[in-house]
This record gives sequence, structure tokens and C-alpha cells, in this order.
Amino acid sequence: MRLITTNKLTVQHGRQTALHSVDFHIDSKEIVTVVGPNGSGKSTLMRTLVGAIDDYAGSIERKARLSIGYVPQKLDIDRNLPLTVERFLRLPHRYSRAEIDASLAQVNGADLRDKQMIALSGGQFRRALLARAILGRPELLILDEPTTGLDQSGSANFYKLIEEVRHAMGCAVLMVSHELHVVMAASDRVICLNGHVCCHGTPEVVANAPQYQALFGTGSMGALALYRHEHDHSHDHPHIHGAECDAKCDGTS
Ligand SMILES: Nc1ncnc2c1ncn2[C@@H]1O[C@H](COP(=O)(O)OP(=O)(O)OP(=O)(O)O)[C@@H](O)[C@H]1O
Repeated sequence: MRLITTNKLTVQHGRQTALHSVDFHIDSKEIVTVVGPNGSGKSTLMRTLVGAIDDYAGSIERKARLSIGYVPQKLDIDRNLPLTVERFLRLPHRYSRAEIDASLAQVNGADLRDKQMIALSGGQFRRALLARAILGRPELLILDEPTTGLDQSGSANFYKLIEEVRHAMGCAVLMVSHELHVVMAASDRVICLNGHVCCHGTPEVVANAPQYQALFGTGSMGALALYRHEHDHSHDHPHIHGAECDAKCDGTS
């Protein structure tokens, strides 16, 4: 089932065009990753999809009553404000203790409930954000750079956790990441953005696309293959998606 479709989505920040004529969709239970260089409009796309930016041209269609859990790229917690993880998870909705415990357990964070938000490590903080995003049992989880601040093994573990959450909750996952080889291997589809959609398709198709290689070089393909080989046992790729690349696009915005 289609959850969100955009048609010629265009977003300006002042005179800067952050997104230009972006056609995008995500279906239920898919893992879709958006990659692109700094400033290529990835966060703008996420923020527009969740409704945080409502000044755009083109159209966005959302499934009726679509519930979205969103983890923003950055979240500053006031260091002067005492805020436990439990209280953080209760903002802005009042969830029960049982719901909060279940959500924390889902992200392997049962021990975090009474800790202060500002005392969490990078990985614990990311798990608390994820726990909050899944509290409403969303059909679509949107994660903007979910492993910011984590080291390589912390990131790999976090992506594994995201796959587990997706599996347990049956939600679709849309994420932005810089960690090309790790995240692409775990995705059903990859969208390479540079203000516009440069190319899109399965991870292998995107990694081989000249538009992608013009932006990121060819180095990540070996890492992608390596990761696939090493982790074949733990990934489930039931979908076969068509290979689609925009041959007209030259990889610049
Ligand atoms: N609130 C804003 N006001 C003005 N310009 C903005 C604003 N937000 C983003 N931009 C500009 O829009 C463009 C796209 O920014 P965006 O944050 O969406 O990119 P990104 O791909 O997420 O970047 P990064 O990988 O660095 O996080 C950039 O040129 C950025 O400077």
C-alpha cells in the first residue's frame, strides 16, 4: 500500500531552491534510504514529508490517517532542565508506564527509563529518540541521520535495531544517511538526491549509477558487496524492485 507520494515537490528556503521537482513514494513495510551530499535537500525532504514545512510547490499525497514517527537530525535538550527519559517519552502525549516500558524494551533500552536525558551516551540518546518515535505505533518511521555521533560498530548495531523494529512493528522506514555502504545494503530502495532525484533503485543499481558515482565516487561498491557478503544471514530482502535511473540527469542540481 502506498503511504506517501510526492509529485514535482519543490521547496525554497528564501532564494535557495532546496528541492526541485522531486517525485517520491514509499510503500508500507519498505526500507527506503535517501543519500546525497551535504546541502542536497535530504532534511528538507524529511521535514516536508512530516508536515514541518508546509510552504512548497507540487503535491504530497498521504494515505488517510497515516501515522508517522519522526526522529529529527538534531534535538537540543536544555542542559539546565531536569528531564528523565520517561518524561521525555511522555512529551507531548501522555503514554502509560506500560507503553513506555514496551517502547524502551523494543529498542533494548529497558534500563534507560529513569536516566536523565543529558546523561545519556550517544547510542543511548539515539535509542531514546527511536523509542519516542515508535510510541504511537507509526506506519511510517522517518529517521534523519539516525546514527549521528555513533562510532562504526554503534552505527551497525543501530541499523540492526531499526530492522528489528521494522520487523516487529511492520512499519515502513524512510531514512537519511551518510553511511552509504552500511545503510544502502540494509535498504530495499535507495534514492540519491542532489536537490533533485539523481537516480534511484536497488542499492546495487544506485551504487553503479554514473550519477551516484559522480557524487560519491566508486569506492563504496566494494564495501557494499563486502557488507552484503558478511551479513547475508541477517538480512531479509523479500522485495525485488525495478532498476530505475534517470539517464537525463547529470548529477548536479
Ligand atoms: N531554514 C533554512 N533557511 C535557509 N536555508 C536553509 C534552511 N534549511 C536548509 N537550508 C538550505 O537548503 C539546502 C538544503 O538543506 P538540507 O538541510 O535539506 O540539506 P541536507 O542534505 O539535509 O544537508 P546535510 O547533509 O548537511 O544535513 C542547503 O543549501 C541549506 O543551506
